[in-house]
Amino acid sequence: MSGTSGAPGARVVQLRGAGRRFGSHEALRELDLTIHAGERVAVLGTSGAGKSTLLALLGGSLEPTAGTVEVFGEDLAGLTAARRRHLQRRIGSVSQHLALIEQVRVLHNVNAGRLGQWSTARALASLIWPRSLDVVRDALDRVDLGWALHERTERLSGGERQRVAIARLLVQSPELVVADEPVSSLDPVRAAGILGLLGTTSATNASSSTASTPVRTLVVSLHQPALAREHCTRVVGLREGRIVLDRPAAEVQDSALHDLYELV
Ligand SMILES: Nc1ncnc2c1ncn2[C@@H]1O[C@H](COP(=O)(O)OP(=O)(O)OP(=O)(O)O)[C@@H](O)[C@H]1O
Repeated sequence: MSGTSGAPGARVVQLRGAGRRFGSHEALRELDLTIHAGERVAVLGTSGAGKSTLLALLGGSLEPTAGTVEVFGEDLAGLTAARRRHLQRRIGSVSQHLALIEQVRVLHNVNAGRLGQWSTARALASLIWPRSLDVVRDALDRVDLGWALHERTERLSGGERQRVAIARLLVQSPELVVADEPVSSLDPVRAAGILGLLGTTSATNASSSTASTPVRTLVVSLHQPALAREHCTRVVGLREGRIVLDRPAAEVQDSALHDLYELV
């Protein structure tokens, strides 16, 4: 298959019987899940339920040990290197570890969001003569870090670093955002603002979007159900590696959340 567009309503993610095992431990089992373009899906569940593992499967950093994971119509297993690079440009991931280079200035970490779009020569040259500083500055402004452009990344707080990773994602402007607890270190007001940014409708520019413009799809793991209900359109709840809740966010009752987090 040559892949699908991110046009509104198109199928972006398709898991069929997907599972992931670590040794004898089954972190995810028999997941069937379809996500369409424009959905904002919150993944909830207790610690160890499998949220990060699911997001790693969607972002392509981990392969399933059972079943299949398709993103934009392509089975992530067995892609050629070129197809994988092409697909990775459309997927923006933020992991819990953030994957920032600590010793360089913030602007270089943000610019790293564009590496997939640049040639190696251009990327290397950018380390000496940073390119597109206006784009970087704009992304940093949007996460309230405009002042940090020339700061060394290692000097920033945990929450500031988390926002640098979000700015890197904003310059990449991917169609699918896969974000693993992207607001865990942020105060409630900042957390709400960042989730609003991640869920911005268009993968390019909301003001210039048309029916054929790819819409952004968001899959985000959270530990705050209130944020999920406020900023997402759908809630998927995991328990011991299985999907036990899958509903429109507006229909998720407190009792369902209570059941999800109840310790067994
Ligand atoms: N690389 C790994 N090797 C072995 N076991 C792993 C590995 N990654 C995850 N696991 C196990 O898989 C299960 C699911 O882990 P995962 O990190 O996906 O949970 P989570 O819901 O994201 O938890 P948290 O909310 O604490 O981040 C856990 O039992 C975890 O110990």
